[in-house]
Amino acid sequence: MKKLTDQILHEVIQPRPDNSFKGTFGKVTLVGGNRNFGGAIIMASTAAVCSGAGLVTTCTDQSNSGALHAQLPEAMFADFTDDQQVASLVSAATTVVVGPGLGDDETSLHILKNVFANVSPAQNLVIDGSAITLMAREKLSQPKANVIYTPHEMEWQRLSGIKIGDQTEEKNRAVRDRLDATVVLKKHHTEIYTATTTYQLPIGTPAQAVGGMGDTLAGMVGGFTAEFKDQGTKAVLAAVYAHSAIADKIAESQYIVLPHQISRALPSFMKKMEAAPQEHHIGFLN
Ligand SMILES: NC(=O)C1=CN([C@@H]2O[C@H](COP(=O)(O)OP(=O)(O)OC[C@H]3O[C@@H](n4cnc5c(N)ncnc54)[C@H](OP(=O)(O)O)[C@@H]3O)[C@@H](O)[C@H]2O)[C@@H](O)CC1
Ligand SMILES: Nc1ncnc2c1ncn2[C@@H]1O[C@H](COP(=O)(O)OP(=O)(O)O)[C@@H](O)[C@H]1O
Ligand SMILES: [Mg+2]
Repeated sequence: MKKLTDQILHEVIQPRPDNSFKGTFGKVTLVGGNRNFGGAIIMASTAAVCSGAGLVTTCTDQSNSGALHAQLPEAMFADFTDDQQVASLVSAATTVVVGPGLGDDETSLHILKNVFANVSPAQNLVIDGSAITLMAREKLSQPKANVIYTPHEMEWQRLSGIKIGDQTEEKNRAVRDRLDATVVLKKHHTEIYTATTTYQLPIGTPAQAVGGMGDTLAGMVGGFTAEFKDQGTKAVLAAVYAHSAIADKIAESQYIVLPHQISRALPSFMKKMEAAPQEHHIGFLN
């Protein structure tokens, strides 16, 4: 297993070109947050916005729209039961994030099927939380897209059929190969299975063991894969590394880390990590 280092941040987080606009940095559509789990999709959306995605739209239960706008005016809202609107927002996205707080009832399943029916192969699709549980329970086929799963160990057990105690690198990789997807297996020292390599995250803290921490990671993976779309899987690795690097820093002075604190720290953290700008050679001296 290859250990991730902070080098991945400097590789992926590039200075923004002067000649750019919000469209340059990708569109993220997030789908989730039923009446009970609105916080999950708001945390994921906050992470996507704070990662620097150009445009973020949140498809959620109508009852969450006021809280979403109050917390995060940068995000747009759509009702996740409006199939046509969700279909067009999914089709237009660089990255779709589905699952945080989606729930696992009939409505949740209907919404998930609508998302899967409208993604295309060139798009990134982050499948998290309830969407993983529903896929496993309902034996849904994985849609054709660049799929990134972000399961915790129980969600991975449901999806892969591998019991938590038996989740070895070899067994996990065999399932990854069958799925042909990137798998971010979240735990203390998260493992990331890409097409070619298994990475281990050597940082992170039990101060992160609070509800909403994974929802925040899903939103960051969404934001990074949209903003740094040319970097492919490296954008996923950078999001995973940044999430825990920020948490470690906050945990120096706090007993626990609140998920939204990671998101709020992202803009200044990313500024510190951005790669040095290319030197401009000025020709008038020679
Ligand atoms: N504020 C909000 O709106 C929030 C909304 N949320 C949303 O809730 C939805 C359900 O997600 P979920 O993760 O809470 O529940 P589920 O998938 O049933 O898994 C829990 C079961 O698995 C077991 N378990 C064993 N190992 C484990 C491990 N390593 N990591 C985690 N669990 C492990 C565990 O064992 P136990 O803790 O009981 O010992 C328990 O039996 C999802 O959409 C999510 O986005 C949450 O994000 C919270 C904040
Ligand atoms: N002991 C720990 N050490 C490091 N990271 C942890 C620890 N416990 C949990 N985490 C991190 O917290 C997140 C939990 O994800 P998840 O269980 O999906 O949370 P939620 O669904 O409540 O948002 C993952 O990123 C995981 O790696
Ligand atoms: Mg989760």
